[in-house]
Amino acid sequence: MDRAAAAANARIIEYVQAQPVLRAYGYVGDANQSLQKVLLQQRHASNRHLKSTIPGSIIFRIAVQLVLLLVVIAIVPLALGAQISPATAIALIAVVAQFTSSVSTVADLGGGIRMARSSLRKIADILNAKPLPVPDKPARPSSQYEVRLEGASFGYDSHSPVIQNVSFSVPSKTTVAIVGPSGSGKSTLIKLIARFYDVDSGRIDFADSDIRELATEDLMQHISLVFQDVYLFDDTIWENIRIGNEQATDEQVLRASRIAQVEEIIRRLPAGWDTNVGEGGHSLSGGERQRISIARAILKNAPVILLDEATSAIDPENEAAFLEGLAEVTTDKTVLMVAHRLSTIQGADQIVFLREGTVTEIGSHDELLKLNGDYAAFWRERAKASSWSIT
Ligand SMILES: Nc1ncnc2c1ncn2[C@@H]1O[C@H](COP(=O)(O)OP(=O)(O)OP(=O)(O)O)[C@@H](O)[C@H]1O
Repeated sequence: MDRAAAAANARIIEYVQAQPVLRAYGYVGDANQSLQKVLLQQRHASNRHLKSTIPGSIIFRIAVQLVLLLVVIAIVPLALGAQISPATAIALIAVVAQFTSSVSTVADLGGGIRMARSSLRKIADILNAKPLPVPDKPARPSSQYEVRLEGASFGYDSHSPVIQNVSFSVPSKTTVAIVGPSGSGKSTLIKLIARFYDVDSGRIDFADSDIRELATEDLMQHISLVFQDVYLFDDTIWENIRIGNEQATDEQVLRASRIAQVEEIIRRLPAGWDTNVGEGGHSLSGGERQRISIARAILKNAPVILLDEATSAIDPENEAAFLEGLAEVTTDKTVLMVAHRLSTIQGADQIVFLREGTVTEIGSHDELLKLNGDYAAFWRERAKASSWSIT
């Protein structure tokens, strides 16, 4: 039972932490069956465990033992006074002992069930979680991979909107950089476009269809996501890259890895490609994990890239390699990126400045500098911090 619970817990934790990756690479719907199976197995194992082994309430046990003691105290004088025979006394004590033992078992079960109820409720919540609605007759994305937001608003809860009335578009094969202060909703915007959540009002169009009208598999097939917090599965580096495209040949995996500078990581590791990255990829640095994530995206070769650029995960000596891989993955693609590096921001076709979930400025780098508003102030501050000079 303990082994079953540990296995299920590990699966649940991995599944929850890996949600963005699973969605991004199309592991949705039926693909969750293995998790469902393991959850059901664990629920059955829990039930079996409750019925057989969990110890009951100590207080109740003491009370039951006291009752037995009182019965013995009452019966022994009767036997000594010859009011009942010793055989009868022993039989009575045996019957009462048997009875109290049964009562204890029932109490054990009740206590165990109470203890496990909250865990079982949590498992039931996961199993019963409502998926986002899917269309009966999904639309087909056009071959123009434009992303368009119209009056999009969203909040994680109904009281505090995080994205408010946002409208802009990312024309096919262009790059839009989203910039703004921390907490302004940049990552949330990326997640809304990947349909991790549905907007509360307004709409998001992807390749000429409302994303709610597209089949999730279809949407995800056309999007590559490169996350800030890259999650790797407890598997080898090779398999962690291959998840980008299960049909890819070994040659293609090697090519993607070369471009994303993963080969350099492999050379340093004694087990090479077979290195197990540990749960969540904890045995690799943040920069190494993000390079693996770029290799996945290159392998997937989707027409739309949503990129949440890492602020701190890449160390300076790896930055050039990261940018090279990034350039490869974004060429001729529709790109929407949360950008922090001044070079990537400046190179974008359009910059969207977000403040408290609202777009305050949209334009090219030069246009927004001329405007001398939010973006210009942001740029001056960042340029000063990184000792860049603005010309
Ligand atoms: N899963 C979530 N549940 C509830 N609130 C969330 C969740 N994710 C983000 N938020 C909140 O939504 C707001 C916007 O967060 P978001 O991560 O989109 O901002 P950001 O601009 O990307 O920030 P940063 O630059 O620091 O990464 C923040 O107030 C954040 O606390």
